[in-house]
Amino acid sequence: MEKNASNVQKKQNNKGWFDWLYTDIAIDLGTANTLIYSRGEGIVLNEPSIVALNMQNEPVATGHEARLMHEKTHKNIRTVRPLRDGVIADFEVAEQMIRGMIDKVKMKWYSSTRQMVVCVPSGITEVERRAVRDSAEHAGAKSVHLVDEPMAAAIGIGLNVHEPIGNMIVDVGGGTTEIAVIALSGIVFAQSVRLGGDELNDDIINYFRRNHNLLIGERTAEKIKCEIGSAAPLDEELEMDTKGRDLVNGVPRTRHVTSKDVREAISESVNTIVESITKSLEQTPPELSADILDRGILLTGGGAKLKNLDKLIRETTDLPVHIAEDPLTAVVRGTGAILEDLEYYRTVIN
Ligand SMILES: Nc1ncnc2c1ncn2[C@@H]1O[C@H](COP(=O)(O)OP(=O)(O)OP(=O)(O)O)[C@@H](O)[C@H]1O
Repeated sequence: MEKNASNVQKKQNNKGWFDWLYTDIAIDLGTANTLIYSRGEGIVLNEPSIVALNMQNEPVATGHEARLMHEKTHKNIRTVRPLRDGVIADFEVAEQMIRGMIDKVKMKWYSSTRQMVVCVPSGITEVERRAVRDSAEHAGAKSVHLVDEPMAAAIGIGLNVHEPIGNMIVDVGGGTTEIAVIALSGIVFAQSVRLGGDELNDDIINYFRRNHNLLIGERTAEKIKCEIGSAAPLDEELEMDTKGRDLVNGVPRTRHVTSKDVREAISESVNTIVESITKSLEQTPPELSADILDRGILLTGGGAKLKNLDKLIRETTDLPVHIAEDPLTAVVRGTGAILEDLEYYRTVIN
């Protein structure tokens, strides 16, 4: 077990009065969700990565409140998701979002952010890294450290990343799927596929449009995916009713949908994720392959919750596949553990 898991608890109990003047935070700035870990506190925020702006482009809501407005706005308000495919697509709004989220978790009005650890997809360019760093600095951080998402996920699920043992992490997020083999505090091999849960939602929207002449929104697609979506056949198939707008006569309609329909809708994207994993296995050095054979593949990220995704990967690769405990928070827990002991983790941050 990673030594830091117990350290985090110990340090949480050791918060001195001086620390209240500052907020040191770790952020999992995700395409779908942003999570913040505060030093000595643990996870203090977990909200959708979305901002509602007025006509003057000033934020009127961030996170949960903005999500409630999404796809229900009028001409004076628009909602923006500033991240696409795991990277910042709209810098200005991203900064406003980070600032808004930090404001929500500040303990005291006068506290300022001293250290900030932010995780980023392993495949992003130097320019994209710079953009994240700049946004974090503009949002008030005095010192910014970046960590690759799969590394943070590995630490978050309690692996000792310093060991000379290979671990394969697959983090299926909203915008990206990160596949990485980690050993000796470094990423031996990484592939970042710009495809995640958002794409599956789009697949479901397109499926309804093509096959049922029904227009459904992003939130409805997400609900369908989470409730009855699956990567491989279920022991007991599921079904539900869904509402949308009939594309032929323009009126609201209810349609019945089964888990088999949804599986068909998302199958191409799911297969692309699984193929990327098999390709990554082919490129893993043999000694590390042996470790992966023993330890299996570790699934994290919200996409790991897609029913039977683990089963499909297991059947395709013939390897053990484990879903991390609470996969949606693995990355921020790891980023938080790094924040709690920057010295111990100095080799994994930059
Ligand atoms: N039960 C579920 N079944 C299927 N997908 C789910 C489930 N729960 C959450 N998800 C999906 O997980 C994704 C969000 O995961 P996560 O918060 O790890 O991503 P992120 O960190 O925001 O994205 P990225 O890492 O790509 O920037 C969303 O696409 C969401 O729809």
